[in-house]
Amino acid sequence: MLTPSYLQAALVDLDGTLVDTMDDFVAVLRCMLAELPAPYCDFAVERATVEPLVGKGTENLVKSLLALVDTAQAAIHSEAARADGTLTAQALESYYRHYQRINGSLAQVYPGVLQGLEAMRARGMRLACVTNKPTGFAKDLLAIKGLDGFFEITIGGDAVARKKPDPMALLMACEALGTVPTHTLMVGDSSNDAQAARAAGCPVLLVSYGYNHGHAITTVDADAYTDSLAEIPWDRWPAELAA
Ligand SMILES: O=C(O)COP(=O)(O)O
Ligand SMILES: [Mg+2]
Repeated sequence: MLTPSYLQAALVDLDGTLVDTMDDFVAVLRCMLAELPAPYCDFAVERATVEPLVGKGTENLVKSLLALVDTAQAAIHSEAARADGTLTAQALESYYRHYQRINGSLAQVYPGVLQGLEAMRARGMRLACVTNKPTGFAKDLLAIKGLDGFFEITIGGDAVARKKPDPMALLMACEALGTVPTHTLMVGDSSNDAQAARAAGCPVLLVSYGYNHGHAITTVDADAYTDSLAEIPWDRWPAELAA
């Protein structure tokens, strides 16, 4: 049986795991689209529009939304709009500018997060935040929400050559913490986190309340699932992980 003492550290994802940032994303993307020419400025963005697009970093989010507008246009007009490099660069500049301003103002720490982090700390686990969000925004958000004190290091999507689902950021965090991947738990909300953990050799726990590109979390291969970080099922880990 895997006992809590077996785990030396946890790498914790940010968006969809610690903080519900969806309303920040929606607000920022609305401001961004408003600054772009038609048809982009006329496109209505809702939570349901954005949820499947979050998790693979900022560039992917912005480009995916522009592509969504292009596809919607193609369905209406024979001559579809096409977001070119100039428009994408303009959109990204606008996105970063508005994110800096809005970051954290509409986001909410999920229930159970504080208790979960406190429990991990009480078990002597070292903690790192490993997110695809840009490092600066991630650090600011953790500080705004009073969570920064839990983490020894924060590694964002811009700190690595390849973001999650690549294992690079997780391996970098393990090295920084001085822990081995097999004794370092990845806690996340999406297939990116699970795939990165598997590739790094980390055990993985997934939360059910996050984004996961709009799919149910139990469709993703993981070692355990939980509805709350306050209820981490320490006693239900697969025995083979303790080998
Ligand atoms: O794509 C994002 O910015 C969110 O990334 P995260 O879920 O890895 O925190
Ligand atoms: Mg996430």
